[in-house]
Amino acid sequence: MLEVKKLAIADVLEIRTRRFGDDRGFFSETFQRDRFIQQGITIDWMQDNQSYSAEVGTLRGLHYQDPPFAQDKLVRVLRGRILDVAVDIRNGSPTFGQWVSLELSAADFNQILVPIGFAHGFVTLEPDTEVLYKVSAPYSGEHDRSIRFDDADIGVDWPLNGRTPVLSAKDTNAPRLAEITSPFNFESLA
Ligand SMILES: Cc1cn([C@H]2C[C@H](O)[C@@H](COP(=O)(O)OP(=O)(O)O[C@H]3O[C@H](C)C(=O)[C@H](O)[C@H]3O)O2)c(=O)[nH]c1=O
Repeated sequence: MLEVKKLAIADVLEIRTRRFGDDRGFFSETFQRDRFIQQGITIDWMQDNQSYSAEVGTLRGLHYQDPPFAQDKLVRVLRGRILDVAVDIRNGSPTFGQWVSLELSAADFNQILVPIGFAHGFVTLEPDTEVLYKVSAPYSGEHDRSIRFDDADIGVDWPLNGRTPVLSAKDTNAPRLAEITSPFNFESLA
């Protein structure tokens, strides 16, 4: 069983897989290629990433990679809870510069699919949060791009609750959306 739900920006999806619970705990096929293909998700996933964030309010993003290393992402939380955010940066998109978010948690056992053409980030809502995600292209430092998490033109409502986010130097110094030229075109990605 694979449950797929479109979010407010329809190309971003929430995905749930079936959990088989018993008195030991549970089992789930968290990714099953043919089941994804049956739902029209024919992305060729080629790398798994895992990140651990110790503190609440650790914010990673907003990131994307330039073509030819642009990445689709399939994100889930192994332990803890995050607010995951996708920002539409497809030139010509009716929702260009708009964002959509989804809370992901180990407890809720949900996933988000963030397609190529979106900048991606998340903030942790619990300590010791571990995020596991599939990507459809390898990492390329030379093609790795960032946009300020707090870009007022995007206006992401990060649930920081007054906390100063824990950021990498890269994210602290990221440019605003208006300062970058997105390599993604809505028409060619649709
Ligand atoms: C992403 C990545 C990083 N690295 C190396 C490069 C750095 O030496 C170190 C930390 O990288 P970075 O600070 O970019 O990690 P995050 O801030 O978690 O970046 C990720 O955060 C947001 C949520 C994303 O969507 C991307 O997957 C990714 O950009 O790992 C690799 O070797 N391979 C990789 O695929």
